[in-house]
Amino acid sequence: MAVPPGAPVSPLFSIRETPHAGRAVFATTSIPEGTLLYRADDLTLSVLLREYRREVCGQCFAYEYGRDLQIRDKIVGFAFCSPQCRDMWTEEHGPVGVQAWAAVEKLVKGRSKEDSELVDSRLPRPTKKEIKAAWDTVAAQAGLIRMARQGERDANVPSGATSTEGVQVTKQHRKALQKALLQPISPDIMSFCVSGILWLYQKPGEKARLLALASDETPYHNNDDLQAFVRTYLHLLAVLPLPLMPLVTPETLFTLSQRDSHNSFGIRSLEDDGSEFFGYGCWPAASYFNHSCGPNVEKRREGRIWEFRAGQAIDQGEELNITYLSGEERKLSRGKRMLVLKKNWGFDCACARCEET
Ligand SMILES: C[S@@+](CC[C@H](N)C(=O)[O-])C[C@H]1O[C@@H](n2cnc3c(N)ncnc32)[C@H](O)[C@@H]1O
Repeated sequence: MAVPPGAPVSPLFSIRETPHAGRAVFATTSIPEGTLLYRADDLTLSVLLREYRREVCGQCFAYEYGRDLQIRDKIVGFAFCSPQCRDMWTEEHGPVGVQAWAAVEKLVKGRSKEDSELVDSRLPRPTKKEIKAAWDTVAAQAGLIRMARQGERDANVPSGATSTEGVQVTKQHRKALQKALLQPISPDIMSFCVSGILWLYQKPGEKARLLALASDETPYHNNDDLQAFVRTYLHLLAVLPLPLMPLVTPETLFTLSQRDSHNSFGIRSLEDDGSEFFGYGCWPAASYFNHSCGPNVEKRREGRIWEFRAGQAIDQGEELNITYLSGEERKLSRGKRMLVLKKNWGFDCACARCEET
């Protein structure tokens, strides 16, 4: 098969279709234990959970056992482990990115944390039809907000009405915007959306890397999750800088969730078996390794890079697998592992270890 855009390329392995688990990575030669297989440095979107924002570096995800980091930028709401990381973050985000995070921080600050802490896995996932209906419900309000924002282009907004491309910006438009801002805020969902939108804005040519990834038709955990995304859409329409507006669409946000659902990696503490969960991110090149409950590849995060090494000697033709389970989850029984994988990743594990037992 042709190499999908963004897929890892190496003399040690190639990507092939499998009968039941989509595409996977296969050794093209025998590989000694410990061999470095790949380094994925192509972080696209990432979320640093709000509760860790003071302790984890916004650029390299460094963590000092819960101590607050020295360098805090209260305007954008991130902390950094060094001036270099802060400068790199600022450069990578550019003026529009900095403006976007500042707008979000201003909105979130002072509001209570409204992200739901626990996802009740017994609640059903919204169907494709329900997802479409939820986005359709806010289409009219979104149109009004968009128009209100267009009016901002006119520097001298008179108190009555502003003309934007032949349409009058009225009280009704501004009211729609104010109403959206009063809705409950989900800071972590907002971070997810902003991070994805900024990545698409800064690297439009790389969208294909994201689109090539395995996609989830029903990516929302439950109806509350879906509603939080829909509200976040309106919040972002109301506050993001104008150059980003063309990317603030239900299509963009849905595409980001679809790819995130089956591909994001947790960003965890590097010591203590990764017990602290700081957030998550999507590295397309890292997303072609399938899961096994008895993996032959070990993955390790070094800053913003994922390293993959052969955890044992691997024969030519063998599938290269990592584990999608966290430290504690790996010790579970087959049945419980199956449930975790189904709940978090949506698949029935077909790995050799599960098939054997
Ligand atoms: C990160 S992607 C891995 C690459 C993917 N197979 C593809 O074609 O893009 C994760 C998805 O691969 C599939 N997958 C990975 N490991 C699997 C396994 N052990 N059993 C069944 N499906 C698996 C599931 O559909 C899962 O949501």
